[in-house]
Amino acid sequence: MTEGTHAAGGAGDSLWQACIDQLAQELPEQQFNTWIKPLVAQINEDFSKVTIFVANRFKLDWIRAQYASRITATLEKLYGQAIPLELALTQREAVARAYATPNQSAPVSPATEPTSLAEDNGQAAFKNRLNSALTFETLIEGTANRMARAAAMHVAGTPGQLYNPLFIYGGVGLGKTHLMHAVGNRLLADRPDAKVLYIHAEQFVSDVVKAYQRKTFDEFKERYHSLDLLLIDDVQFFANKDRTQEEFFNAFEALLTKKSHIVMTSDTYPKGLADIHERLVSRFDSGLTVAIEPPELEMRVAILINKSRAEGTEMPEEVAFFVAKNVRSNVRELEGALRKCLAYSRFNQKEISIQLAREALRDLLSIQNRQISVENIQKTVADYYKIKVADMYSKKRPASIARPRQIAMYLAKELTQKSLPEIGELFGGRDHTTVLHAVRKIGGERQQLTELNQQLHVLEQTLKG
Ligand SMILES: Nc1ncnc2c1ncn2[C@@H]1O[C@H](COP(=O)(O)OP(=O)(O)OP(=O)(O)O)[C@@H](O)[C@H]1O
Repeated sequence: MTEGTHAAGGAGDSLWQACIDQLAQELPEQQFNTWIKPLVAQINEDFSKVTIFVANRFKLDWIRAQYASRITATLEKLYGQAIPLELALTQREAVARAYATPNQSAPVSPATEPTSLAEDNGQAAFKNRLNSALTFETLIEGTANRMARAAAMHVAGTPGQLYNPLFIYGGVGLGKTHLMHAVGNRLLADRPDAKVLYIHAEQFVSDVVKAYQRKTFDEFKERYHSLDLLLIDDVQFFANKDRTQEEFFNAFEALLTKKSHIVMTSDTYPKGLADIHERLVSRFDSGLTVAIEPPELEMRVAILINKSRAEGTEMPEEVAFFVAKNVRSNVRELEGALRKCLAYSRFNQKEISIQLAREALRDLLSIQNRQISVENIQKTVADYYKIKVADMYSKKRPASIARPRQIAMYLAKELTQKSLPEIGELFGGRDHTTVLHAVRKIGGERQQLTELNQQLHVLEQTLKG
C-alpha cells in the first residue's frame, strides 16, 4: 500500500486518489504534503467504510481534529453518499492483513493506543509520545544519514553537552522523525527517569494557543521548561506564528540554560526557514546542523532487505535491487513499495521474484516509464487556461496568453530533460533567454503565490498521471 492509495485496488483506489487530488487543489501545499499526502487509506469493496492509517498518535489526533470532516465531505461529494471514516494507527501487521483481505475492514480500532507507544517508562502521568519501534537498531545506516545518525547517537549518550541544539533537516520521508524518536528511546533506556518529550511543531503551536486562551502559561512553562530532552518535529511550521515563536524562544533559552537537550527537525536548514524571527533562526543554528539526504542505492537495498526480514519474509537481493532502482525518492515510498510486494506475494501465494515485484508495482513503474513530452505539457496547460495550443508557438503577447506560455515553459524545464534552447525551439523558435526568464519568473512567483502554486501542482499531477 503506498501513500495516498487504497489497499484493494479498483474503484476504491480511484475514489481515494480523486479525493487526494481534490484536497491537493484545496489545501496549501505545505499542509497537503505534511498531513494528507502521507495518508494510507483502505476503502472497503462495498464502500461501507474508509479506514485511514496514520503513522503516530499525534498525527492521528491532528488528522481527526483538522481534516477528518473535510476528507469525509470530499469523499461524499465524489462518491455521492457518505462513507463512514475510521482513523487507525499504522501497524505493520494490520496493514498487511488489510491488504490480504480487501473485503474486510482493518482490524485496528480508530482510537486505540498503539502497543508500541512507550509512554510509561515509569513516568506515570508524563506522556513522552515516543514510538518505541523507532530506534537506532531499526534505522539503517548509509552515507545519506551517517552524520546525522552519529550526532544523534552522541546526543542520546551524553545529552546537554555537545551539539545542542541538534538541528536535523531534509526532505520528506527520509527518517528525520525516526532519528528523533531513536534519541528519546535510547536516552530513556539508559535513564528511565529522564523527562523526554517528542512533539510535532503544530502541537506546540496548539499548546501555546490553549495556554493563551485558558491563561495557563504557568503550567505550559512548567511542562516544557522542566524537560531533559525536547524533540520537536517540523519547526518550519512556526512560520508566521509570533506568539509561538516567542514561547519557543523562552523554552529554548530555559532548556539550554539548565543543560537540557533540544533536537529539532525541519524540511530546510535554519537560514532557509521562512518567516521565523532571526533571533530564533540563529539559535537553531548555534549547535550542530546536519542534513539527511535521500538514501543511495545500497542503502535502499539494505532497507528493503531488513524491513522484509522484520516482516518475516526474505526478499532476494536481486529483487531488492530491482525495487530500489525503481523507487528512489524516499524511504516512506520504499516502505510502501515493499508492503505492496509482500502483500501481493501473500495474497497470490507466490514467491517474491522480480516478476512478482514488476506485477505488484506495475502502477508505479508505468507512471515512471511514461515520458512527459513538451507537446503534452503545451496541450495540458492550454486546456487548463482555456487558450489555443497554437498560442504556445505564436508571437502573441497579451498576458492571458503570455502567462500560460511561460508556465508551460517552466513545466517543460521542470518535467523534461530538454535544454533551454530545445524548449525555446518547441515554443515557436524562441530564444533560450526567453525560456530562462520564464523559468525564473514562474519558479520565483511560485514561492510567493499560493494560487499559482496550487495551479502548478494540479498541472504537475495531471501530467504525471
Ligand atoms: N534509514 C532508515 N532505516 C529504516 N527505516 C527508515 C530509515 N529512514 C526512514 N525510515 C522509515 O521511513 C519512514 C519515514 O521516515 P520518517 O517519518 O522518519 O521521515 P521524515 O524525514 O520525518 O519525513 P516527514 O518530514 O515526511 O515526516 C518511517 O517509517 C521510518 O521508520
